[in-house]
Amino acid sequence: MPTVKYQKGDTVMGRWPGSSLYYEVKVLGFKPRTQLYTVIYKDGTELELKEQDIKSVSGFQTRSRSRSRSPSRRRSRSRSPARTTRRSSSRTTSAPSSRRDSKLKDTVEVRLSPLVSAAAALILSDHLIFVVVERLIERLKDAGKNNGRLNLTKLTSLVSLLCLFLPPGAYFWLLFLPAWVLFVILQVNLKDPSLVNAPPPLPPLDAFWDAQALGFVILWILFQALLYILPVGKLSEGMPLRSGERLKYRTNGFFAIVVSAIVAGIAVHQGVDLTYVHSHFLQLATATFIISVLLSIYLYVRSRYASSAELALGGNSGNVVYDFFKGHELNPRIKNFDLKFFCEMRPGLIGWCLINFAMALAEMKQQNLDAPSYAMILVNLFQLLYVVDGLWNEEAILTTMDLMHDGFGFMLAFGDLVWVPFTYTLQAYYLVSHPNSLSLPAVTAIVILKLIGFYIFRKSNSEKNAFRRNPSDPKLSHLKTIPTATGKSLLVSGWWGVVRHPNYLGDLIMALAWSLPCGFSHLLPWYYMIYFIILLVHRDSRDMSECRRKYGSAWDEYCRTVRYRIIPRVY
Ligand SMILES: NC(=O)C1=CN([C@@H]2O[C@H](COP(=O)(O)OP(=O)(O)OC[C@H]3O[C@@H](n4cnc5c(N)ncnc54)[C@H](OP(=O)(O)O)[C@@H]3O)[C@@H](O)[C@H]2O)C=CC1
Ligand SMILES: CC(C)=CCC[C@@H](C)[C@H]1CC=C2C3=C(CC[C@@]21C)[C@@]1(C)CC[C@H](O)C(C)(C)[C@@H]1CC3
Repeated sequence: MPTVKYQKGDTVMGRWPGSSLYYEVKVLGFKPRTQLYTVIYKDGTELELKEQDIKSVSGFQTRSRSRSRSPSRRRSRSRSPARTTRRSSSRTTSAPSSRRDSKLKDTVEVRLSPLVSAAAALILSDHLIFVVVERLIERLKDAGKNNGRLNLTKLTSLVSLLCLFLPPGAYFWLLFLPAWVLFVILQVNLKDPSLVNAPPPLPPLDAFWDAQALGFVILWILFQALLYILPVGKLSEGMPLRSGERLKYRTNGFFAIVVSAIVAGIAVHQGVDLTYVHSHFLQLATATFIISVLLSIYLYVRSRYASSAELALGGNSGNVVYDFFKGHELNPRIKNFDLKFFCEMRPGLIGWCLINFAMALAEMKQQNLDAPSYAMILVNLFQLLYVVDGLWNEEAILTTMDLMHDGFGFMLAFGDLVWVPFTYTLQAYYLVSHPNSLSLPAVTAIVILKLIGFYIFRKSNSEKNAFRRNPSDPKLSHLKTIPTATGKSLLVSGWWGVVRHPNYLGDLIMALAWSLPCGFSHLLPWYYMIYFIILLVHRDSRDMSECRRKYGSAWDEYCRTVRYRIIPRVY
């Protein structure tokens, strides 16, 4: 038998695949056939490593100190295993501590899967190309180290240069997302709109611009900001940050929508013509887009001056475009004014309802109706319920991925301010000029579907939120849980025992109920449903990787117990 350097039970330093980071691992065994060691990280993650990726604990520190000063080495030193281990003993036992590491882990998984799924992952995962290039650079460095024949500096520069011409997903999304909004806005005005049609001819440039529209958008955002800062409503605590600190948020969203509704009602009563929103939709969207870009630039610049404790784990690649897109600072605030929370919950979300209302008025005007159609009423009420519920339970947003983990950059700024109000309103916009009559039984069936979706969505979100806020809440004592090495537990019964994302299931059922009133003549009103499936499947896989990284074997156990992700027995 060939000599095996490390024995079962040995504690050694294992390299995290694709990176130059080493963590303390325990050897579980060696497979002579593949010449790989099976090791387990402190968070329970099991991996197979080559002998060259393992070092003894004693020899490790001397060698790591003599590392080169290249940026990647600098990065690896600042997050050295020693530091990670020290940090983990105080708070968590998780081994690889950064988001970047989880990206690397994803990359390894993608490499092992067939080409087709890699391509699908490429479309869905905006950071993938970036990570692949990073890995390639690491590989080339390793290759150079091993045979000494490659000129590493030249190769590294070559690949970095290639990176400029093979832009990461962020470049694509930066251009695609605004272009898509423009495409659907232009489509919805056509007599026969279609998602698969070639884009209609672009209107002249001056058709995009209207100073008054910009003025209205600015007024709207300022009005919402004013409502947000008023000392009305509860001050809620966010989840603990890495520093242990908990930020406070003014959760008065319900108050804000009620005041906004009263003001809109008074304005209409006073003769303000809200159908302006319908006739100037493109100009309003352009104005909001400009504001979202300016905001993103501000966010990017200020993130350069933020301390490392204030940064999100992603969005710090060093690539300006990628970081601008992903967002770097976790909770950018001006004094107590939380920009991410405000943008996610106020101008866009409440604006969505205002636009829907304006579309109902536009429908009555355009089709000479005394009251909006059933279809328009359903779309308005369903989406109003969704938004009002979100604002009523505003505190629950503090335990979602966006608030807890994601940096605030162009993706969310654009998503919150432009994407939500100008694409989530397409069903109402569509109905203005594409009437769809509904029978009473059809109305009843759609209402029942919406209520089922809403029930699943609300109950599951509230269950998780209550559990995360107080795991020993007596109302939840009947639920089964799995402890994890981080000290947090995972629910394995109740809603979170049915599928791994019951809240997504409820949300998808509701999305179906929003599209049905528009009928089947065109694909455009089904756009939200299609987009939402892609968004939630992507979010689910992002969350899976993140939770596997955080919870290790406990997460695997959860996945073994709860086998389906979103739809029981299907997916
Ligand atoms: N309309 C729209 O455009 C959109 C709506 N949404 C909706 O927003 C809501 C929030 O979604 P999102 O932020 O994506 O994700 P979730 O609210 O589902 O949050 C996921 C987190 O929940 C925790 N978790 C996962 N499984 C368990 C478990 N078994 N027990 C306890 N905690 C668990 C984990 O965080 P940890 O363990 O760290 O607490 C995980 O990271 C959803 O209802 C979604 O449908 C989302 C996106 C867009
Ligand atoms: C394509 C693109 C630009 C994506 C950005 C995604 C954002 C539009 C969404 C990410 C998570 C969101 C949530 C809501 C709105 C859409 C965004 C911002 C949400 C506020 C809608 C109302 C719900 O009740 C909610 C509070 C649960 C929800 C939270 C997540």
